[in-house]
Amino acid sequence: MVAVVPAAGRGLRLGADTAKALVPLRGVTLLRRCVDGLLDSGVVDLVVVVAPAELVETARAELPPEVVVVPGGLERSDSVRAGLDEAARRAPGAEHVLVHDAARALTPAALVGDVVAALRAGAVAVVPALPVTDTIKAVDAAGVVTGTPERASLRAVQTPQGFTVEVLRAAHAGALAATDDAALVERAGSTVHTVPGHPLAFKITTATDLALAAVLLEGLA
Ligand SMILES: Nc1ccn([C@@H]2O[C@H](COP(=O)(O)OP(=O)(O)OP(=O)(O)O)[C@@H](O)[C@H]2O)c(=O)n1
Ligand SMILES: C[C@](O)(CO)[C@H](O)COP(=O)(O)O
Repeated sequence: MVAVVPAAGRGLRLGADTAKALVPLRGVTLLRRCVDGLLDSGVVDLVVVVAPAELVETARAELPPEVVVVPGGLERSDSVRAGLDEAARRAPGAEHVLVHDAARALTPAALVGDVVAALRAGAVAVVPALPVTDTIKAVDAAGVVTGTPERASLRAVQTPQGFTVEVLRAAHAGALAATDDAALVERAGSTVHTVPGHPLAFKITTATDLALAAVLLEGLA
């Protein structure tokens, strides 16, 4: 199983002085934690990390030698495409691929196994998903509420997201930028299945998230 790790974002909402993937969390970078989670799952054979172009060597030095690091692009989908191209070169016969945000650094290895199991059971696209616990409002440009979607059918999706290589590459071919791979696959007409997500797979986006992750790690130790 091949995993592509988009890690080329700037982390503007976090506001650290380096790219978010290379920010340390209790002494270990988010990127290293994410890659260790994938390798610890026991179901991933090849990891392709997509890093900011000027930080490829820095990222490489952070990671086990068997992990491949390539430069990313301006948008997340550009980075995913760069990772998929490299994965195709390294593992031309691979049937499935995982895409996993470096920013989801505390993702339990068991969740990786759950996504892979769903792929092996025949799904062409799988996302971990959690029920939404807040009421969600739709608003207009002025911030005025225009509707309240019924919560029971809403899910917050996470990564790793799993796909057949064929379906994900076709969805990315010529697609507009999208932050979510599964959204591209949906638009291309394929069925996306869910498996239960995990609270620890949350995305570290803001300084509050990073502080929360540090506290959670202490609790888990
Ligand atoms: N051009 C990009 C943008 C994002 N990502 C990656 O996609 C994942 C999810 O993105 P997000 O958490 O939104 O990261 P950033 O784009 O870095 O955040 P921000 O929008 O705050 O700058 C991250 O692991 C990020 O490194 C990427 O590889 N290439
Ligand atoms: C792929 C993703 O992590 C699923 O939740 C998410 O769409 C990436 O988020 P971003 O913050 O919009 O880049």
